[in-house]
Amino acid sequence: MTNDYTHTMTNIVFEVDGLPFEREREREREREIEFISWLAHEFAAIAMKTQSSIHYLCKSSSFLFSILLLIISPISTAASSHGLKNDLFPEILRDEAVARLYELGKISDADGYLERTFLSPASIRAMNLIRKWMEDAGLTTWVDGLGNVHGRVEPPNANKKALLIGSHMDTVVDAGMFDGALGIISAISALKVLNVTGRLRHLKHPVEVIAFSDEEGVRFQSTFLGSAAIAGVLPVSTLQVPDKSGLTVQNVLKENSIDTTEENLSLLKYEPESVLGYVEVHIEQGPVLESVGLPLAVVKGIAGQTRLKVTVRGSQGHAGTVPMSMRQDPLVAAAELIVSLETLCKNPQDFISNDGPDGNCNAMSVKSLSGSLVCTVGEISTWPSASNVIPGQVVFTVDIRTIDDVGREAIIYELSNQMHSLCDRRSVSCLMERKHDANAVSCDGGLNSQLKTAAYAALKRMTGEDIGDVPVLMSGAGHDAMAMSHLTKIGMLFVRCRGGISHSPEEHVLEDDVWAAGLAIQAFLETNL
Ligand SMILES: NC(=O)NC(NC(N)=O)C(=O)[O-]
Ligand SMILES: [Mn+2]
Ligand SMILES: [Mn+2]
Repeated sequence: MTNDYTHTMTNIVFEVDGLPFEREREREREREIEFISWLAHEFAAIAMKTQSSIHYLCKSSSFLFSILLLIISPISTAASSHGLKNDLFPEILRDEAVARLYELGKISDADGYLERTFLSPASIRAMNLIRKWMEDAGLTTWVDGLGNVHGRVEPPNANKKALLIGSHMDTVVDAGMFDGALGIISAISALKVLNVTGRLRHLKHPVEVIAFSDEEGVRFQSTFLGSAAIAGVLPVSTLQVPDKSGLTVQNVLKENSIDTTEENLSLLKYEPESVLGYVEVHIEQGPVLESVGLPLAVVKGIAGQTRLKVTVRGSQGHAGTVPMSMRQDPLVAAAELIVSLETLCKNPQDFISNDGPDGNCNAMSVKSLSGSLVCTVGEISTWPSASNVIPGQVVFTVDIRTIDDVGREAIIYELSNQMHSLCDRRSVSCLMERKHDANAVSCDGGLNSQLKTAAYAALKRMTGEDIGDVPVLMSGAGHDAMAMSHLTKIGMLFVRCRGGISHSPEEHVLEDDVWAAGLAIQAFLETNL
């Protein structure tokens, strides 16, 4: 029985269920035993191999050797009775993967919180580390013209169509360490397991892990820079988009010895016939998996999104001498507009008619809007930003998401109408610019059923029992998979995260869920053997 949770789009924070965290403490105890047992096995192996030289070196070695075995054997018996599941590779898919998540999570441009934006100094350090991990897994690596890090295995006699697996290495500001990173690290770890077990070269298709350079769009506000370039849908004009310091995308690439131009940008595009499909592992960034007590889900589709930049200009003046009735205050106008945006997005049905003029919506769109529309003002800045000056200008961002693209356009149309009438009434000028648009996308049913089967298999191997379900969820968060859907079919695997919290240092994934994600990707890759 498959439960369909696609109606769920909101991030209600659920009380954290203590049970999984109890299991984490149990795992801590198990890991101690595993470590002692590993140590014991290592001692035993060394002792066996060097028994003769031990014998020679310290005459009474048999006495010493038997003391050693007396110490080792009960520990190793206890450990093996603990059912050490060596064929589940916890050392690689859990312990090393978790250690790498923490290591990468410390690479930041900021002191005290995690921030890693497009080709920043921290991003360069992260790129080098990810490349090292890819090579440790037996992959051939390179960095492309948009700063994406690639790791590829080209098995002999393999089919030409490659399976792409990826996620992003950039972060938001004050980010969690799992958003993006988990998808990169679990893919590398799964390939490392195939490598250490000698199966990497027997894959039927080439497999390429891609760590994308910019999914969050924090530095340039346009997102999916890396994945859109590979999918061949990055407008060349993006190279000239400036960041807050005035540096363009092209300048930043050039600063890092990457010479990407309008002329050679198209060389980054992959040909559809060279790609089998794209798969992404990502934290859910929502509360559903935790609320149903399951670690993994597949993704049915990803909500569409638009990012706007709104500039409101008024009459800058002295806070002490301009009468209230004579002010043209852009900050108060912006505040009223932001509250109107919230009212519109909480009750779209009150504003969007089924048969309106341009931007009209059918009843389906209005219904889907009410269930999935979310709007956010995440950034606001004023000029000159002094306490005794009536601002001259205010700039703020608007992030609008819904599963219905027609509905999203209708909301933008309504917001624009409201903005212009409000600004006329307040005698301020308003400008709305579109910085980013991505239509809603559906994941491929075939890829998703393979991911679902792999997730079942992984969880059954981990727990030894049939788990209840691998749910099907909609994603309110955007992903590089949206851009990659222009190139090939896409599939996504979601991993439970504590409280559904993301874009926050409180973001957390259980170690066993990291392990489950790696095992699921390994099982998925093994269908390609
Ligand atoms: N997985 C994400 O956090 N993606 C974020 N980035 C984009 N581009 O959607 C977002 O804001 O949802
Ligand atoms: Mn994110
Ligand atoms: Mn993400």
